[in-house]
Amino acid sequence: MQAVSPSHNLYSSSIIYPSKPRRLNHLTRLPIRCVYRYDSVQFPNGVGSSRADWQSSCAILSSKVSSQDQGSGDKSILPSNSDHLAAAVNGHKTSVDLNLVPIDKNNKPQPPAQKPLTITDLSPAPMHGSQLRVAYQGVPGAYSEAAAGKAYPNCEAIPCDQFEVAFQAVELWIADRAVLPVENSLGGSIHRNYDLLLRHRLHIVGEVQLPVHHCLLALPGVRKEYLTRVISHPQALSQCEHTLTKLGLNVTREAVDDTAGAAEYIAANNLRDTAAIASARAAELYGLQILADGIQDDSSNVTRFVMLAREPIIPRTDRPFKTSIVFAHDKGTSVLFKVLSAFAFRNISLTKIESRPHRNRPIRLVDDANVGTAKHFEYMFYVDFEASMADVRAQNALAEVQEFTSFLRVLGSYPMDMTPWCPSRGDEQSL
Ligand SMILES: O=C(O)C(=O)C[C@]1(C(=O)O)C=C[C@@H](O)C=C1
Repeated sequence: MQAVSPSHNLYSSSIIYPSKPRRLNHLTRLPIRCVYRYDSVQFPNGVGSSRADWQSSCAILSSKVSSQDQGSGDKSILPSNSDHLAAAVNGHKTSVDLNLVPIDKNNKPQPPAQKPLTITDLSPAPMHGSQLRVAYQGVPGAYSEAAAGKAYPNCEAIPCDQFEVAFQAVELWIADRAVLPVENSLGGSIHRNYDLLLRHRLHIVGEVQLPVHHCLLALPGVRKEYLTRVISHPQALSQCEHTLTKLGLNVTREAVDDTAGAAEYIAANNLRDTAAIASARAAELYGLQILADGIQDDSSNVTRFVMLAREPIIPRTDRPFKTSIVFAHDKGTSVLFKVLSAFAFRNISLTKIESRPHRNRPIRLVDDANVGTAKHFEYMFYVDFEASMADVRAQNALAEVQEFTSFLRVLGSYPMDMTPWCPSRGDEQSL
């Protein structure tokens, strides 16, 4: 990979790195310094208070992520506590039996030692000095990194190679927050993250909307005519689809994990026939030139990210809040109208509705002796609505929704991003 000087580029961002950030992946062993740092952390349920517990929790990052059932049949409408933290990730227990009861020398179980609360037990995250550690998917220069900086100025951004690793980094206390894209104004929903929100027990504690301004990047000296391939994150490729065609490039399009990773790959492999779609900051970081600027199909291209934490925030009514829920019903889409009317009757606006396959029970068979068997697809429905869980209207609406559903979970109630509209840099397109 082409050498990149860490000093020439990092100052432009409000994100502070301790040194060149190391990307977390499933094979990542926790650096020793982190093991020491967490030695004193008390996990809920007394879990992970020893180094051995912590290391075994971290070892989960070394195992391949395995998929797990959607939902747990949880019918609670209040955000649940993260009492499973470190005890299990994706339902898989750590190698330590965390339910072990101490046994005395006469073989009698001992009651767990009561430890008085200290002031540090009461202080909120972060637990790592003053700097908040924020996990994101991608490498430095990715839009997710910029979103982390917008959500938490001066945070320490932690790159992760997959969305799921960012979830796990928070669950395992490696990070305090994760910032993940959920939808883009051109490309639509990032379905993977909807599925992961359900599979994991993190809480949505905020949202940020980031104007996304794409550039076409190549090695210095490369001209558009030399290009045979354009690589980027699938969302970025789809956001630039028409513009790429208009540019008249005779190229194949290939998907990679993230936009900045595409730029890094070109630099690392000295690829003179390949361009990346990524940010201007990625060009700077990986020593690429900008062949075309503002190549997104719509200049007001925006991606919405959510911030995730182990604990929910306390909902308020003194500023605009949004609440995100997910629900399902045995009778599938037939209850959808009733559920949505619970909001309509209370004048609560919905800002987003998304459906995903119900992985536990993807098909419902309905037999009709005369005609045959209908096969209905089953869904999980995700709804965002404009009200705080502290608002009685929202509480009543959810009480009603609960009657119509077999599964309901509040993913979070959080302040809406109300930052003034700031279109993507240079609405003018310099193609
Ligand atoms: O690849 C990146 O830079 C990302 O941060 C990911 C991502 C996405 O998943 O949608 C984020 C914002 C842009 O919409 C394009 C890509």
